[in-house]
Amino acid sequence: MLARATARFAVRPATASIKARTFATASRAAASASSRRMAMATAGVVTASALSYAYLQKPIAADSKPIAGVKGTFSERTFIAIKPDGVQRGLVGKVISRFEERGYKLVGLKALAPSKELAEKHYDDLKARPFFAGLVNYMTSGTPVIAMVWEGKDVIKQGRAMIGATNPLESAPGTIRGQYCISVGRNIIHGSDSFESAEKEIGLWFGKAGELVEWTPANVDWIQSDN
Ligand SMILES: Nc1ncnc2c1ncn2[C@@H]1O[C@H](COP(=O)(O)OP(=O)(O)OP(=O)(O)O)[C@@H](O)[C@H]1O
Repeated sequence: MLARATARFAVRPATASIKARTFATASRAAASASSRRMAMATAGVVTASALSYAYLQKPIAADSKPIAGVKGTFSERTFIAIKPDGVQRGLVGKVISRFEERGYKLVGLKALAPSKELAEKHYDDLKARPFFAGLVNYMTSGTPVIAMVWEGKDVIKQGRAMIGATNPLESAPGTIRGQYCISVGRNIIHGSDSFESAEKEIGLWFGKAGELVEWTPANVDWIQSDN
């Protein structure tokens, strides 16, 4: 895609000079001025494009950074998973939009049908609860889970607030669970509840090197600033 875009910009000066020649009969001086203006405009387009592509051309594996970023900074990260019921109900795009529109940055994303071992490790702290076996069955139904890592200021706490209470009937209207579900056993989404949980869960679901990507959104200055 980048190659095609570059080619498109490369032919613009030629197109500009053909257009300038077409209008030269009216006034050679006017055509020359017009040609100069078009050349300048073309140079502007190429420069602007080169600037925005600079963000896209340098993906950096984010593994050198602490896995959950640095707590309390713009690099803080959380683990968010759309559970199988959220996937079956076609709510993936809506959930992703909420985080994107809030200004958070997606640095990891994959669909996977988790193994029993992964689901049990993820919910390890609940293994004594009566609903544990049902919870693991639900998570390992074969329908994928959409596993994500989101990054940004206070993303762990804000992510939980956006998700709403564990029991959707107690979730505030407008939260994800408050808007899309009515049952604690089918509450469509998970979010890390602390920095320590984020570290554990990102490591569990995105533990292989190169699975997270560090990148800079082109609109970063319009989203992040303490002025
Ligand atoms: N009483 C219950 N009956 C059935 N399932 C439950 C019950 N309580 C919790 N669960 C399931 O176990 C998951 C984990 O429970 P937990 O208490 O850790 O809540 P949570 O942190 O809000 O949820 P999650 O960890 O999925 O984000 C819940 O999201 C829900 O799917």
